[in-house]
Amino acid sequence: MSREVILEIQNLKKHFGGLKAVNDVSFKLFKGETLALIGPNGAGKTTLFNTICGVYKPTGGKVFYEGKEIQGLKAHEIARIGIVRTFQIAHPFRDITVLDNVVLALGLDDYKGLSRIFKLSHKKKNVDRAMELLEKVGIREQWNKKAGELSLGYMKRLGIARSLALNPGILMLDEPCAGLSFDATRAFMKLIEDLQKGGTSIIIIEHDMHVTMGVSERVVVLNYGEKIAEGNPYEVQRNPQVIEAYIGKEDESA
Ligand SMILES: Nc1ncnc2c1ncn2[C@@H]1O[C@H](COP(=O)(O)OP(=O)(O)OP(=O)(O)O)[C@@H](O)[C@H]1O
Repeated sequence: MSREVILEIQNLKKHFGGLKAVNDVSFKLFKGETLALIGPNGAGKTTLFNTICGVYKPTGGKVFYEGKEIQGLKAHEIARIGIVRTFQIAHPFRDITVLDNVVLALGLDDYKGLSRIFKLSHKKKNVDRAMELLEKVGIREQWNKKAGELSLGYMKRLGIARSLALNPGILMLDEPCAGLSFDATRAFMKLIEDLQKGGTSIIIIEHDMHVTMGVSERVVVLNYGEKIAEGNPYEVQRNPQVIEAYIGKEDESA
């Protein structure tokens, strides 16, 4: 059975002057799949994320979301159509409650300009939905705490709840486990698995190989802006070009 493609990247390029930060990268993301983007430092992962999300205008190439060309759209337009990067709204408002942070994000879902965004609407429908999302990410009990009082792990969960409030077709996670303890990382991996079971399509950048290999179905490897490998985690880990790319980088920094 062929799987439905939700995102297709075709020969995407982002150059900064002479620096080819992303060069001719192509890959597909299937509906409900978790795809990891890995590569040594400076490989172009963040630039690729930013180019997909509309933070950067591509130098060339195409991005199709559900079959429609979206390259060149602005970041908020891309978020609105369903590609949500946690980082874009992950920084919660620290002085308001966890619940209010999610209620605010629910307001973003029917984006109608800035005046609407900052209007908290405690309609029962919104509160119920916000509580549901907090439950989903495992921080329901913290609903009445100020966001600024949360641990880093819980703060990241709040970021996911706020992203989910936008009903994303694709969730883009940029190093979600960075800075988390061993236990919090394990718990976060479980959360990603739960999202997968719920059918969320995910692209993840993560330096922790244990996380990458544990949660992703497929891996795309970048090096110097180019895709050097793509496959399941088992194949990619054993790919000589991938091993070389990582070892080569270690040598450079030695
Ligand atoms: N705004 C920018 N202007 C100029 N060069 C940039 C810009 N952003 C990134 N670069 C360069 O593009 C290349 C790719 O950087 P990028 O941050 O995308 O890599 P990365 O794989 O995310 O790295 P890391 O794992 O260290 O976060 C690097 O050489 C970087 O210095």
